[in-house]
Amino acid sequence: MDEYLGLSPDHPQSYHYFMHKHLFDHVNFRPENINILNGLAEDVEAECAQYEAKIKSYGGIQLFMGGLGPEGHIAFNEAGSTRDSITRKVSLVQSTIAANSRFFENDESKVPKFALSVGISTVLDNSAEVAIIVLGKNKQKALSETIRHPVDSAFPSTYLQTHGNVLIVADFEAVESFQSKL
Ligand SMILES: N[C@@H]1[C@@H](O)[C@H](O)[C@@H](COP(=O)(O)O)O[C@@H]1O
Repeated sequence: MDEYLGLSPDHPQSYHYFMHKHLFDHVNFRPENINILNGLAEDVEAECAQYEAKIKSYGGIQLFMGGLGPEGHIAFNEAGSTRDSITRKVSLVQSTIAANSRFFENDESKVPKFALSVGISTVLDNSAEVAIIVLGKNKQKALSETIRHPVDSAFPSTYLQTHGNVLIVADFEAVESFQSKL
């Protein structure tokens, strides 16, 4: 769904690397069927346009699977991402940089400040199903807002309320504070 801008595919914190290490290296997907945004693209706009077009050329995505950022981002759609946003270059907000610094030796200066990401429209308008995996106490507030907050670009994950087929997979820690009200 997204990739840090400026990280090579073999950088251990790139999403390329993550996906290969944890999934593609263990299954027999054909390489030509693996599509991840290129964080080293010279022409960023063309890279994003091609990615969006490729999704549409296949008639959409059967299953979008992602996580939830501390302030409600899905993929790297930070606060302010609009309903009609598509694959594009995005700036990461401070809370995302702080949260993701754990993967960069806890040094915020090493976290890329930009990324390429599918947009809200890319997810909502092109997927049969969306699955969001939410783990840990630090996601309690974000998960609660995702479900309860009125749909608002200030909290992009609230857009998921408008998709007809969303599955949220959460652990007890992520739902602890409000599970009795569900
Ligand atoms: N770009 C990713 C997001 O796509 C992901 O949703 C988020 C939460 O990930 P995790 O569930 O590992 O905390 O992390 C990053 O910011």
